[in-house]
Amino acid sequence: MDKGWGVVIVAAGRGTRMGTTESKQFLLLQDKPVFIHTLEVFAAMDEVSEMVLVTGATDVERCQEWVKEYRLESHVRVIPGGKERQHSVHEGLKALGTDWVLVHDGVRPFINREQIMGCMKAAMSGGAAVLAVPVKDTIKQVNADGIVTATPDRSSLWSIQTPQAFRLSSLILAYESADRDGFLGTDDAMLAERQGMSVKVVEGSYTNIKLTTPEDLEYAAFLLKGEKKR
Ligand SMILES: Nc1ccn([C@@H]2O[C@H](COP(=O)(O)OP(=O)(O)OP(=O)(O)O)[C@@H](O)[C@H]2O)c(=O)n1
Ligand SMILES: C[C@](O)(CO)[C@H](O)COP(=O)(O)O
Repeated sequence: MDKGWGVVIVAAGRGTRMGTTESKQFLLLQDKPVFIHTLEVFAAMDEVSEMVLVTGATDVERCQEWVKEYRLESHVRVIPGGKERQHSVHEGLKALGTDWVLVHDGVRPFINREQIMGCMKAAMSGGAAVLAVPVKDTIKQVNADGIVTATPDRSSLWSIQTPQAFRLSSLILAYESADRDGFLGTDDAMLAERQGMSVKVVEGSYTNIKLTTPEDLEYAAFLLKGEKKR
């Protein structure tokens, strides 16, 4: 029997680049914590059978409270994460019992059902998929002295987002291998790629931003206002 889709939402970071006292995943957007906006999108999907929220060890309790407050407790389990994003994702993967998994940043609240479905479908036909958008700027490689060393062809460059979708057993093997080799990646697909897996890029949306630095909060407030009007 197909055990369906599980989701790992990672929200165990400190948000150093955001620079706020409160971690960015707990900041309020229209009176609701950022990570709750994110959880609600996945919780509304019948295709999702399990969901794990990975947060800081000292934040587990208050996240459970929030999850209850927003009536998500039948959808979400809250577990503690690790030092780096990769460690947090790994904890989430181990907690799932599904055939497939979507990994998503808790601080990407503007994801929507259509994009998630696109990613799931591509993974089911090819094994692994990530959402992404073509880069708009010219990208340059620059050395330690601030001198340009290369200008890669922009037509092949994509800015990678989440969700990222995989067969759960394959991604767990990739995570175990990275662990053994002491390899630390900046996304989940990197770990799959080093196992030789083919990862399909699915075009997403420029509004699926990751809240990273303070100006992202202003843009997020602007985007939310637009959503309410629709
Ligand atoms: N040990 C960590 C580090 C990051 N994350 C999560 O991974 C996502 C993307 O990471 P990033 O934007 O880098 O978040 P932070 O690590 O919190 O930010 P910073 O690098 O600025 O400290 C976030 O949802 C973050 O909470 C996590 O679950 N566990
Ligand atoms: C996974 C990710 O969202 C892809 O853009 C990203 O790598 C998360 O963390 P980062 O620290 O901003 O690289």
